Amino acid sequence: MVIALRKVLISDEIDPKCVEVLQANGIEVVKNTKLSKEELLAEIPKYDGLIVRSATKVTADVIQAGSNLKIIGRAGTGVDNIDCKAATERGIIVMNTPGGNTLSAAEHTCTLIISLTRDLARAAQSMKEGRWDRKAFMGIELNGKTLAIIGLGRIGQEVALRMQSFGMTTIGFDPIVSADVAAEFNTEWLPLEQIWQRADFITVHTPLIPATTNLINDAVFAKCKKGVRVVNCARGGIIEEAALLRALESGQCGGAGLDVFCEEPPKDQSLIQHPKVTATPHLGASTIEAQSRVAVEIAEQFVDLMQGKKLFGAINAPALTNALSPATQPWVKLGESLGVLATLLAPGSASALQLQTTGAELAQAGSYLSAAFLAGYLRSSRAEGVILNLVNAPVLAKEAGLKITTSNQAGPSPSVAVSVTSANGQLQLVGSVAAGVPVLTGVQGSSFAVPASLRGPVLIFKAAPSPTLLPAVVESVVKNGASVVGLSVSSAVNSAVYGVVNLSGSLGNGLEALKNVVSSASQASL
Ligand SMILES: NC(=O)c1ccc[n+]([C@@H]2O[C@H](COP(=O)([O-])OP(=O)(O)OC[C@H]3O[C@@H](n4cnc5c(N)ncnc54)[C@H](O)[C@@H]3O)[C@@H](O)[C@H]2O)c1
Ligand SMILES: O=C(O)[C@H](O)COP(=O)(O)O
Repeated sequence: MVIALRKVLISDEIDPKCVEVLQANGIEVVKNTKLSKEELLAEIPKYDGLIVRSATKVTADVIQAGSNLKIIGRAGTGVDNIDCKAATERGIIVMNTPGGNTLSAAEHTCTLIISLTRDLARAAQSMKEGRWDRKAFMGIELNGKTLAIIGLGRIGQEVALRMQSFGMTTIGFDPIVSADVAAEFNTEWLPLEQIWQRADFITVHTPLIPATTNLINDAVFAKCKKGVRVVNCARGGIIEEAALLRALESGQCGGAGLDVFCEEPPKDQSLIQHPKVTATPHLGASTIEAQSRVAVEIAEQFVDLMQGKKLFGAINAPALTNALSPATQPWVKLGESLGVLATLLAPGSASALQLQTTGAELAQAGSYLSAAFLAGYLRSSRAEGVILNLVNAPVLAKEAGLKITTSNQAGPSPSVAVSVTSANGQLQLVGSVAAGVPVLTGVQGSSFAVPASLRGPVLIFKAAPSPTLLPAVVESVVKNGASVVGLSVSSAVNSAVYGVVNLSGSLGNGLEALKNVVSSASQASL
């Protein structure tokens, strides 16, 4: 899958280094951070790539309108402003810059935790208003307090390490990070139910997904120590805003540091105006260092992908990870061609699909070869305007109820065998790559002495072996205005041979005429 990126739109405020890196690599860049939704919909068809932060909402209609879009880049971490499902179904890669703003977000979280202990924002404001009110601002120490960290990923870990230097005990929960890993950064892993009653402070560092939406709600606040302080520097809605307001009003929550909101900018000011809330306008990643890093990283990730060097930061293209090098391209093409041939030779719905690679060279190729096979296999049934590729084929196959199993076996020369089981029986195809060209080496146990090139327009037929077969096929093809560029015939199996004719163009109606000399024939453009 070659990603040609000619023109990229940047629709959010991003460090100028992003533009510099893209332009230095021959990509035309338009930066326009003032587009309305309607303007974005009208503009987007002109672009191969889109780069955003959190302000642009890349909704399904934007993705649908982006008829040339191949990649959406998020200069930052959270991709909740991008409809990743819609992008995946359209075969569009979504990538972020994981880690580029981790330290800034962690530092901002620590700033909010610390500021809550001394009511820093209000104390500073009181001074600006000319007051000297020492009694109103009695604080607490962090030393000896327990910080609960929900989400022990990149930011959660950095927060733990920093807050331990204030003498805090860190406990936390994460469904993926194990207790052993948490212990490596001196954090006690606990199930959520055991966390709430131990925490003096709670900070959340998860993505906003169904499992984390309203994770901290009325029921959770009720289980916490009275006066627990909470920080949300992740995504609005992980701490339920209405429940937080109730807990602040009742005193169950002693203070909240909020950098993110369900609606940004928030129309409802009740939390922001609450005296126990310190709020910032989504500033976690807003440092010179973080912005410079994410801008350069997203641009370099685009360029690396375009140049076929590597794929980093993609969140929806697992099959692409090993498929970028020029050496793998003919194998990807082979997988796709085998998929197209499979639908021609075994039409109808398949109950099982298997793909087996042979040879150590292809040991890691199962995921991209199966995705490529599915892209070919689904080609005839795709919706109008959808181009199948390694990003969307596995997802669309799953949605269609198609499962493919992959395996690898030892063998001296690399090859790919696919088998399609359907109500009509089983079809087996074997292919390989010769001199950089995908070739068919066998069908149904027969083999081609001269492997058949799978490139361009091809005719594939099945016939009873006979000395007059090939002249009759060639005559029929030529009579119908096409010329024969190559011809390979397999050994006989069960009284049948398979043939592949490489054509100079389409056979058109000639296919029907050919069926007088063979038992079945189909054509495809590979
Ligand atoms: N305020 C900002 O400006 C700012 C800046 C950067 C990142 N963020 C946000 O911070 C969050 C964390 O970023 P990160 O880089 O640490 O991500 P990360 O992927 O490294 O870590 C997230 C962790 O959350 C865990 N998780 C998922 N579901 C969970 C659940 N139900 N309960 C507990 N943990 C769960 C994951 O297993 C993962 O370890 C993201 O939402 C990101 O968008 C905000
Ligand atoms: O997820 C992120 O990276 C942060 O929320 C930063 O968002 P921003 O790029 O809009 O500042």
